[in-house]
Amino acid sequence: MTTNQLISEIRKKNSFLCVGLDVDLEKIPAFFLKEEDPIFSFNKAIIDATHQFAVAYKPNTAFYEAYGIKGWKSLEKTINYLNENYPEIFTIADAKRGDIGNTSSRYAKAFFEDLGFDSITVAPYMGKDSIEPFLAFENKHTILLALTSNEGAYDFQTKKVGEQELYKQVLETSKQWKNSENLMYVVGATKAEYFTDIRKIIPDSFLLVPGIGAQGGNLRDVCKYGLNSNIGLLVNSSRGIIYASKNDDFAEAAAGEAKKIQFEMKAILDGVH
Ligand SMILES: O=C(O)c1cc(=O)[nH]c(=O)n1[C@@H]1O[C@H](COP(=O)(O)O)[C@@H](O)[C@H]1O
Repeated sequence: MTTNQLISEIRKKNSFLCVGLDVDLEKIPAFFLKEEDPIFSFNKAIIDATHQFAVAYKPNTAFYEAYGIKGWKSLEKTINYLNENYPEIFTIADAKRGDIGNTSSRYAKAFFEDLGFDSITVAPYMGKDSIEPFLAFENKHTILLALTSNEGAYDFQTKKVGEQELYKQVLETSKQWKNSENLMYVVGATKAEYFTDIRKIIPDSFLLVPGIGAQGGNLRDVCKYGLNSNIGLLVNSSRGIIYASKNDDFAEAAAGEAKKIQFEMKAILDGVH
């Protein structure tokens, strides 16, 4: 998917919501456990119930890898279901990969070609040659961890190396990589006070913003400092949406939660534009 297609979908739906598909068999309604593929059946129900309020879905691969080959099959069925039924939806493989170039090119092939995701999250620690193999794919997007939502972000990311904080160096340096127009960045919703500085370095890039909902980040603060003229944000909630109810009404509850966020997003967009 091109960035322009993503922007036009955001404008059409008045939503920049990403639903995180972080499925845990201990948290989904018990009746799914009798099904042949409980994870896929749950995802299908969540996607069908929430798709009109969301522009992106983000399965975190950890939740699939945890169940071995069965989990990987559920992931494959989920991405195929999205691509076949909702091709306008932007898909994110939250895999946080990155390795020497030769290996990264295999990761890129696995997620972009074999599974057919629009994007993947990657870690910047190994530098340019570990990321450029992902960037080489046309109309695919590489989402670099910049300033993450967790406490550990303060261990390295906000520390100064020389004159500048490490996360700022990640932003500045990555802009010089080949095909850097295919980059997006992860910035945690719990770090809203950093968005102004981040936007000075990357005014036009899309930011994937996890951390609202279960982690306590605030949508309005994120938007106040993070929105740009193309909106430029994808705000993710996983547990807050998919586990809105543990009962038979789980899909309606998820839709209700997604709708609530989308409604707030529309109000924010109406106020800005
Ligand atoms: O890359 C991510 O998506 C990510 C980066 C980050 O800084 N913080 C973060 O929470 N995430 C992911 O975003 C999702 C957040 O889930 P909830 O806290 O349940 O909404 C999980 O899949 C995390 O792995």
